[in-house]
Amino acid sequence: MNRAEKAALQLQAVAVLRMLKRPRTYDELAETTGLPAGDLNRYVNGHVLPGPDRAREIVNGVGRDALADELRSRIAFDEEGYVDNSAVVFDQSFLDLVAPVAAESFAFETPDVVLTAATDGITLGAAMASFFDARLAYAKKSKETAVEEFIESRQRLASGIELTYYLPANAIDAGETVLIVDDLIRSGETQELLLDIALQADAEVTGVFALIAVGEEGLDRAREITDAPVGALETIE
Ligand SMILES: O=P(O)(O)OC[C@H]1O[C@H](OP(=O)(O)OP(=O)(O)O)[C@H](O)[C@@H]1O
Repeated sequence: MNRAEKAALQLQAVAVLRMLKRPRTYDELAETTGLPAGDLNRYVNGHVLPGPDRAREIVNGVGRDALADELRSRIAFDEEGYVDNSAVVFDQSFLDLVAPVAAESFAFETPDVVLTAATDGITLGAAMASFFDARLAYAKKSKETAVEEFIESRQRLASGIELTYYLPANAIDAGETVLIVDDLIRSGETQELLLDIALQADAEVTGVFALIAVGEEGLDRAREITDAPVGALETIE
């Protein structure tokens, strides 16, 4: 890790602690993190930064668990089992916290491009792209008017409906590395289409990440297509 990366990690740890502190006293935060309340007070108030090792433990350990809990508390299911995750995908600051935790937890390499699917994947994609200092590309279910060339991927879904995603052909160059992200994986059909788009672009997939997996089916489907790490912050049955 160079100095700038260390500093970024230390600031991420502080951001995680500030999120955790909001509903807690310092004693409660000490209990949650296992760190002394006095140190936590200094970190949260910005007087001292946690050392790089401690920062990594905060981001990887308590940070991941806390974000997964927070994620779960923010999503709602309707009576047919559909997920309302607006309280997550509309909150860019929350997603900005998820990005370093996801990168650390799944050891994703820094990609050239973060690829997602419109609409709900876009804010997570933006957070991940910003964290990695990578470009963001999102495939859409319709063609952009002024774009002439597209990579397109189509499949007939289990429901019988045909789904096509379009990506402007110049969004990914051959040989570039691509991290595929989305807010939700359920059947894995969307991930399969995104993986196909990356393949058609002659790109190398470095990972697949979702905030929420509903069951294991979608994750397993992605694992059949790529050897890169595939994971979700939270899996819900
Ligand atoms: O694993 P799957 O079964 O493919 O489901 C996951 C996809 O479903 C949702 O998008 P949706 O198609 O509802 O489009 P939206 O983002 O425009 O709402 C979600 O944002 C994922 O992209």
